Amino acid sequence: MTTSEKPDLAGERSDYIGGRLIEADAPDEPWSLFDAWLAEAFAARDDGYLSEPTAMSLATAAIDADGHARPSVRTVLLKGSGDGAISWFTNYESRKGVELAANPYAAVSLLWAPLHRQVRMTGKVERVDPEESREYFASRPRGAQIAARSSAQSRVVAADALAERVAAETERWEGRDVAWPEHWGGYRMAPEAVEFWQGRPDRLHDRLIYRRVGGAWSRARLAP
Ligand SMILES: Cc1cc2nc3c(=O)[nH]c(=O)nc-3n(C[C@H](O)[C@H](O)[C@H](O)COP(=O)(O)O)c2cc1C
Ligand code: PXP
Repeated sequence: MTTSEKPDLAGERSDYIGGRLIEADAPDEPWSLFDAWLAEAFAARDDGYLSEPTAMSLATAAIDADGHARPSVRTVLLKGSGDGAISWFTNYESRKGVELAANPYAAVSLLWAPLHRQVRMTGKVERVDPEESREYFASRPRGAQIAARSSAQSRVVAADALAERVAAETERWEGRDVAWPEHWGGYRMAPEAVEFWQGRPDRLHDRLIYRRVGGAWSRARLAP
C-alpha cells in the first residue's frame, strides 16, 4: 500500500507460531527464563530481525485529587537485571519520577515482537544507590550526559531555550568530565509478579505467571 492510503486497522493481524511454553520445561523461579529470553532477544538483534531488545514500557500511576489512579506509560531502556530486580535510568523530576515518588508501584512490559514474546512485571520501585547512578552516568556517551544536564524532562520547553542550555552545558564541561547531576539516576524494581507470554496459533497463547510471596515463587498458567 502507499502512504496516502488509510491502513486497514481492523483487518491487520499476524499469526503467532512460537514454540510452546509449558510447565515441564519452565523453571521454578522466573529469572533463569527471563535471562534465556533476553539472550534470545539479543541474538535476534544480532541476526538483524529484532531492534531495541531492552526497550520496555513503564507504567506508573498517580492518584489524583478525585481519588482515581491515572496511569501513564512510556518507553525506557532496561539497564540491569540481577539479584531479583531490574533497573532503568531517568530524570527523577520527570513525570514518571514525580508519580513514583507519590506511588512507588509500577508495571513494565517488554515486547519482543519478532519472537512472538512478551514479559510483564509488576512491583515496588525504589531509587538505586546514588553511587550506581553516578557510575552509570559516567559510562554514557558525552552527548547524552550533556542532554541529561540540559533537559528538565517532562516540563514545557521552548526549542530555542533547550538549544541554548545544551550549548551552555557543552561549553561549561569542555575539556573535562561531565559531572553527574543528582536529579538523574536509576530505579530498581524487585517484581512481585512476572508473566511470560508466548504467542501461539489461533490466539491460544501460552502464559505462565510467577508470583513472589516472601522469598518463594509460585507458578500458574493463565488463560490466553
Ligand atoms: C526506545 C526509547 C527508549 C527510551 N529510553 C528512555 C530511558 O531509558 N530513560 C528515559 O528517561 N527516557 C527514555 N525514553 C523517553 C521516554 O519514553 C519519555 O519520553 C521520557 O522519559 C519522559 O517520560 P515522562 O514524561 O512520562 O516522565 C525512551 C524513549 C524511547 C522511544
Ligand atoms: C531521554 C532518554 N533518557 C535516557 C535514555 C537511555 O539512554 P542511554 O542508553 O544513553 O542511557 C534514552 C534512550 O532513548 C532517552 O531517550
